[in-house]
Amino acid sequence: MTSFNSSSIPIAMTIAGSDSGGGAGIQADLRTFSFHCVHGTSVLTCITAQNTLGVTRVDAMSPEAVTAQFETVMVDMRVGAIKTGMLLNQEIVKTVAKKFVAFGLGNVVVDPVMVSRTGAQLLDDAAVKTMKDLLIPLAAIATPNRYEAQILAEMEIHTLADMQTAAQQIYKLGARSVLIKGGAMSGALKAVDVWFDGDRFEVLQTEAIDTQHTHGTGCTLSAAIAANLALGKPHFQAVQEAKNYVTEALKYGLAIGRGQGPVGHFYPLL
Ligand SMILES: Nc1ncnc2c1ncn2[C@@H]1O[C@H](COP(=O)(O)OP(=O)(O)OP(=O)(O)O)[C@@H](O)[C@H]1O
Ligand SMILES: Cc1ncc(CO)c(N)n1
Repeated sequence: MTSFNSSSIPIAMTIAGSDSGGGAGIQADLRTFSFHCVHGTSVLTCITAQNTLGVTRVDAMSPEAVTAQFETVMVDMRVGAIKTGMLLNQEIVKTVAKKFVAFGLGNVVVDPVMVSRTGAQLLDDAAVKTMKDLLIPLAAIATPNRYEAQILAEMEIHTLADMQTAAQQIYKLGARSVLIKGGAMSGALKAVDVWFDGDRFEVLQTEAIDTQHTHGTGCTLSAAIAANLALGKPHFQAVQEAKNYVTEALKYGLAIGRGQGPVGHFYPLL
């Protein structure tokens, strides 16, 4: 029997929650890694009972379980990039930040998940300050959506100029670059994201897709960025290509369930 020489296959990790409906969280991240031909590893922080209509229950993993998953993978495999998603509580945010420091990790995408599109709280109030103080400063790229950026930057966001100011504010928290996602903006800004790396602003604009099947767009974007970093792409190129991937996947949104369906991660096969 021959075995595929896979020693050069890049490896990425997602540290996030499970979405039982399969649209967001770990499930979206692993599908996104596979699309990019990157081997996906996962550290589960919590289990959500969730479908296209919303979240009905959340069970947390213990910080010890998070640590064990992380360390067991890290001591064995060369993980090229990591994304964080739903971290749920202060203890888990602290645990993850501590491990990033201990392992000296640089290629980290922090998606500061706080609330779902359906309005469910995905991060405890107490954890927001810890996220700001401990985790955002470790991010190579932080990817807040409009509402998360408002909380992190302590300002309202209505215009492109507001998105740019918020990106500057979040950059000041210590992230090496910031991408503010525009999916929750209104009108012409719906498909516009703003990037800032301390030096330059970039405005990323793709066509706005008219669909209600947007569940997991944010998870998919940050996972695609991490996959591209694991593939060795420069940061801004990683972001640009990830945004294009989400746009294509949105064109093939899956009308499954009675609410907001997931994006079509495997669109070329449909
Ligand atoms: N209707 C749309 N058309 C095109 N691009 C979109 C649309 N909605 C969201 N996007 C893009 O999807 C990406 C994720 O942005 P969004 O603001 O939806 O993140 P999010 O709120 O974190 O997502 P989630 O629903 O997973 O919580 C961004 O690049 C954004 O521009
Ligand atoms: C598990 C999980 N992570 C992230 C999000 C944000 O979309 C969600 N709805 N569920």
